[in-house]
Amino acid sequence: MHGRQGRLLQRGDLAQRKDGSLFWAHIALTALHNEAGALLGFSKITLDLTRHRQLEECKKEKEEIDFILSAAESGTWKCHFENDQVEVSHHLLALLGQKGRDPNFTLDGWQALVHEDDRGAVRQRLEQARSRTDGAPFELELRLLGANGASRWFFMRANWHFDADDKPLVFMGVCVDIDSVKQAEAEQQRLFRKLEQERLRFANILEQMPSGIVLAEAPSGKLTYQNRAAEAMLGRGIGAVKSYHDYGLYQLYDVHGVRIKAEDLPLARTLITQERSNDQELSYKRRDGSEAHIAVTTAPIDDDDGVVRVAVAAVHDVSSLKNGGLSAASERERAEVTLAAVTDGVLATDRHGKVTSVNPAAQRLLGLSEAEALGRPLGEVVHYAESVGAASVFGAIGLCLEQRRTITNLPHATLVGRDEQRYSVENAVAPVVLADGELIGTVLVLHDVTESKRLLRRLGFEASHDALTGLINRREFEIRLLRTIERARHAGSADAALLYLDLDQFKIVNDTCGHAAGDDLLKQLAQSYVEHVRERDTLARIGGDEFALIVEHCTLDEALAVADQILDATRGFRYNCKGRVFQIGVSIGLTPIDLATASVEDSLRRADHACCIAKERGRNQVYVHHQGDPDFAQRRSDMHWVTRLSHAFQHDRLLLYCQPIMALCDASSALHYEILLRLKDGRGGPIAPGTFLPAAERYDVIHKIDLWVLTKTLEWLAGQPEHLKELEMCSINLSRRSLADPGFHKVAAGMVDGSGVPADKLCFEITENGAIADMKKTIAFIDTLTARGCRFSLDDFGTGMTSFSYLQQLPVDFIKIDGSLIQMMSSSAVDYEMVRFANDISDMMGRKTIAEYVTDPAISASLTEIGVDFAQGYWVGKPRPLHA
Ligand SMILES: Nc1nc2c(ncn2[C@@H]2O[C@H](COP(=O)(O)OP(=O)(O)OP(=O)(O)O)[C@@H](O)[C@H]2O)c(=O)[nH]1
Repeated sequence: MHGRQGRLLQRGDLAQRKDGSLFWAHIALTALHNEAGALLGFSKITLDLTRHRQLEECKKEKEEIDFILSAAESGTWKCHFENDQVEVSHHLLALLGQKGRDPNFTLDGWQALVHEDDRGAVRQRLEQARSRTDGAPFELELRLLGANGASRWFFMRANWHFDADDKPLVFMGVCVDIDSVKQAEAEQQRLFRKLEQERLRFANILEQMPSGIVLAEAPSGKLTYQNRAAEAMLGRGIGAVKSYHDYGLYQLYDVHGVRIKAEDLPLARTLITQERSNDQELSYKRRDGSEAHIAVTTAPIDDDDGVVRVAVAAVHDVSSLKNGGLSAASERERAEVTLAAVTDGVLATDRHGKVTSVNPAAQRLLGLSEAEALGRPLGEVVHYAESVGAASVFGAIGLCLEQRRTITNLPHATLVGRDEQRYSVENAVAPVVLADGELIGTVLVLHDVTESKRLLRRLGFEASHDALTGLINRREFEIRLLRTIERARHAGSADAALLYLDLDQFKIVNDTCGHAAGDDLLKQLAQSYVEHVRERDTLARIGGDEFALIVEHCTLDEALAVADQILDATRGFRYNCKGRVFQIGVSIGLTPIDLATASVEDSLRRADHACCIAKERGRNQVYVHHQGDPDFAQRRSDMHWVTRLSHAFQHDRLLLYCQPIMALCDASSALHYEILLRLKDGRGGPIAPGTFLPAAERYDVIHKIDLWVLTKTLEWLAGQPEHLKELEMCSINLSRRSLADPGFHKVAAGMVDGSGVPADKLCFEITENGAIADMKKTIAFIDTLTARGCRFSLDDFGTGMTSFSYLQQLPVDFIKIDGSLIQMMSSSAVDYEMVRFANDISDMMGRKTIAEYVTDPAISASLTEIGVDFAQGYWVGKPRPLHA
């Protein structure tokens, strides 16, 4: 058939089978023609395309899945546990950069693709899957290693797949590349950490800030943060502040002291109006009650969207500034008050030397008001008498400006005020430099020393003069005496003399009329002396009633004449007081000042000694000291001993010795001794009393010695009870001064009474001379102590012819025959007879006798022969220390 065919219809569609089921069919209907073109019929071909269609859809689906997996950067893998093989999709290989690699791995090989840190977890999950097919899918984030060894993060999800019969088919999973997510996450973490660090840093900064920072939520006003400074300043936590209505919890006041309402506080205003506030000063009371000042600045903080969610308040403590301001003002005020009060004149100038201020003291000194001085050059305002003074002060100001230094060591100058009044001033200049170093001028200080100079002069006078008489005093006198002595040492210079004047019986005036009268007398007498003294001579009052005079350029006779004049002037002087007229005398010691004069002390001592000799010789006379003067030597020697004795008392250098007294006719050997005094000497042995007692007698030290001996002896005896039992008698010497002193009688009696030593063991030795000096008092003393049991011995008996007559009157128990008779009795018949006579007389009068100076047995034998009762002397026993 060569006919023509024409395709009429061709389509793919769902068709129904005879059994009713549907299938994908391809139906092709073709018209059949003959050669002439006539239609012969139709041909219909139906093809079942279901399988084909399914395959197509499967392919499409796979393509889609591939697309999705690729788009999702994922890949798959399948694990065949039966042979431990893993099949990896090419997508996954591509993601791992291993495109083209064999997708079949052993299980271990597959696990080797896992990052070693994640390998354990994968292995564990796979083992779980191997053992259980009913488990939940495993999901894991893990790192898979790429070709270059670099890892990428994947999300792995895997589970069993089952066939239609629910039989486990394959364990398969999908790996989604989450590396970028992970990196983003890590970056986010990093950023978050950074942010956190920033936040912490910021919080730290806020905490460290000295200003307070307070944050509030908007619009409520709830406080969400305050730093330490804010808490310290405001004194409370923020927990209770839930809205700005609670701001009233802070008791804040405005500058006028009016309490501010919660809504009107700066932070509340900002929250309400969303406007920034400028510094607003507030005050509040601290817990301790003190007032604090704060400056508050607030601002709203809006987010990116322009909505205000937070408001911040910055709080500054301005208390110190405030107080500083106040104190600066008060400092200034204080400085002004001080300047007004200081006695120094203070002028300030600008840099050009124009006066900018003048304090009241300067106004007084200059004699002008501040208004008159302001703006004028300093040189027109301040005037000095001496051009030197002016030059030094104004020169110093120039220097001060130039070198910016204070200059104080300027010479004194005489300031002349407008009224011609003169002041002695000390000047000092100082630069005025501000804190920033700017020099703005100078200050001139005028220290008025007029009064102090006058005082200095007066003090100088007082230091050298006697306030009562106006004469020069001892200090000044000694200076002048030294000059005179030094002059006298130069060969050829004229001689001079020193007169030492001591008024006689001056005490009487004091005692009778009072000290003021005595003063008055001294003044008047000094005045009368001045009249008799040449101007060139130096008269001084050197003690209470003692004067001294240096007579210059004169011979000894001329000096003596001056002394006589003074003597006459004193004799002729009368002092009337309370109706009584006093006439006094003066004793004058005169000593020449010549080449031989050693020193001030030496010449004063000589003159003083000479004066004392004048007194001793009956007062109201002149005694001239001359070289080799025996009286003077004696006096000097006495003074030496007096000084040594006073030193001995102070330094415990007096010693008690005892010398035994032996009974001659009595065989008993009762203990009997005489207490003897010794002065400890640094070099030789102890010094016997004969050396120093005469001086002690002459200068009244003996009284003290007697008391010392009595005290020490009684103390010693009282401390030796055993010795006391054996003791028959202890003799103690008493001087005539003590005998004549009723005061001593009383003291001695009291001491004996209180000593604890039996009075009958004590015998007092009194000298014949002493006893007869004041018989009545001696007898009274003997009676007083005899009544207590004490005994008495009369020492040195037989030397004076009066002895026998007095012996009768003196109620003594023993007679001590003078040693000079005893010593000679062996060789001199007269002395022997004298001793015998003394012994007989004593015997007749019922007195026992003691012979002293018994130095050998012959004397002792003679004494025994005569009938003397006791013997004392080296033959009997030498003196030895009492304490030994
Ligand atoms: N009124 C008065 N008396 C003074 C002053 N200074 C010392 N005296 C007294 O002067 C006396 C000086 O003593 P003495 O020199 O021993 O007294 P005196 O009566 O002069 O005795 P003789 O010198 O031994 O003649 C003492 O009584 C002092 O109290 C004084 O400034 N004014």
